[in-house]
Amino acid sequence: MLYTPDTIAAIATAPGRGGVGVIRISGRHLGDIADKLIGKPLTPRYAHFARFKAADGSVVDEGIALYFPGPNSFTGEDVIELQGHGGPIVMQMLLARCIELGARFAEAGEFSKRAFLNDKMDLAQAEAVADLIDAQSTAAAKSALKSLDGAFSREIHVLVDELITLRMLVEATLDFPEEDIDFLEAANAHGKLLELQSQLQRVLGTATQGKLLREGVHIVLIGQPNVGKSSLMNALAGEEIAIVTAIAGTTRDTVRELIQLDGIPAHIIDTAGLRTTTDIVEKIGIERTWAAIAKAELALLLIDSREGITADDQAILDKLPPQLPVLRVFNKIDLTGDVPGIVAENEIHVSAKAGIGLTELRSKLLALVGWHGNDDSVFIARERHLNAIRRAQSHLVTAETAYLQIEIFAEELRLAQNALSEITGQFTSDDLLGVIFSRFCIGK
Ligand SMILES: Nc1nc2c(c(=O)[nH]1)N(C=O)[C@@H](CNc1ccc(C(=O)N[C@@H](CCC(=O)O)C(=O)O)cc1)CN2
Ligand SMILES: Nc1nc2c(ncn2[C@@H]2O[C@H](COP(=O)(O)OP(=O)(O)OP(=O)(O)O)[C@@H](O)[C@H]2O)c(=O)[nH]1
Repeated sequence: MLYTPDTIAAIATAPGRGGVGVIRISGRHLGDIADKLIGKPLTPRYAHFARFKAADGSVVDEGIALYFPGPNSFTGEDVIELQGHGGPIVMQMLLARCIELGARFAEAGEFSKRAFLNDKMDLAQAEAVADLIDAQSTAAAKSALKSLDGAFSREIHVLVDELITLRMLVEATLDFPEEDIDFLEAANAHGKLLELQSQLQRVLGTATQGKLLREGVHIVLIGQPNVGKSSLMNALAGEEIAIVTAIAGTTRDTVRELIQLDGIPAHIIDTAGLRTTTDIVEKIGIERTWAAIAKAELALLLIDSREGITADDQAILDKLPPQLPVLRVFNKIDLTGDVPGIVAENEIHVSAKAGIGLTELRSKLLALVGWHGNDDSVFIARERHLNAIRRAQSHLVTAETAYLQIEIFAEELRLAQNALSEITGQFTSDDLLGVIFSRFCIGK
């Protein structure tokens, strides 16, 4: 084992009151702690009813104790779990007793980090544990489970193996420079490179879907006062979140709501209507609207169907960031009798109040954010993973252009392999590991 750790302990269950609370302890030799805490040796993987003892022999709590000797445990080290009564004070007392017996407070993500360092799981799997806990929809949880089960890692392993095969071929030719090109041609190195590129593209596609499931999208509702932004927000959310009145300028601050679109967490942001105003509160609201626009991945510009796109709407459109996709939503068609649904590439007719055209709107939103539908094959992924795949892709592009300069070709293949290996953590710096695990919760 590369890693010689001290003993760590943490409350593994959520803070607050619960029927049962769990404390997890992980380290190398937990026999001593078990003796002092429970007063008897623990049979591996056996549920013991036990009284957890304080130093003076009094009882801190009673509960169930489990012992998983390393390496057959979650962390790969010896693990003891204490299942006590799930009150915050009892849990704190029990944890304090573990600390008194020589454990220290675990840092965020430290159990998972140890599982990674002890080869119980790779980095993508450890991240999937955190993503499973943080999942905001059933679809996100299911795809986190896929990654946890190794679906993503296996894809990466296949690609890395193929890269290694290609590298061996290319590096072999470095030893026989006279025959190099012919040799590579005969071995179809170029064809293999193209094949790798198309596989990378496919994995990037799936990972992009996984990132959408994990991180969701930010959709901002903008437009003139009184066009129905708050009504649309409420209609999408299925409840009255934002205040709706006939008074222009009702929404003065940004209002956020998390809704599900086919399992994609969508943060819908209702904003103050954009107009010139002297009202100081409304002015601040409008500034916040622009700040929300800057962070959004998609904007819905609401328009009153009776008026169509006005000069004021055009002025808003002109000020939007050029790369931001904008869907023009013509609202209040119950008053005009316009046909509901998509009318042009970036235009849709709805009535927020009457609930017309909303199904079409939801599908359109999903298409605009790049969601291809949940076919159960999507594994959870993060920006870190997409970034690694893109870097691997760009090394393969350089490799392809440098095909006849074999040293460069070989080097680019090596760099592509390293980039992919960052995903599973076979090639990852300690700093990066620190950043990744520190974002986990305590006790995980
Ligand atoms: N009580 C408890 N429940 C829990 C966890 C835990 O740590 N403790 N988990 C924490 O996330 C999750 C389950 N994950 C786990 C993963 C591996 C092992 C484990 O003991 N693995 C051994 C033995 C495997 C086997 O018997 O097949 C090993 O990998 O060698 C335990 C829990 C969810 N439920
Ligand atoms: N007939 C009809 N009325 C609507 C529709 N959508 C919204 N309204 C009405 O239009 C008025 C303004 O709606 P809001 O949702 O508050 O509009 P807003 O754009 O959020 O307004 P501000 O808060 O001023 O920015 C309310 O009286 C709504 O009931 C619709 O589809 N049809």
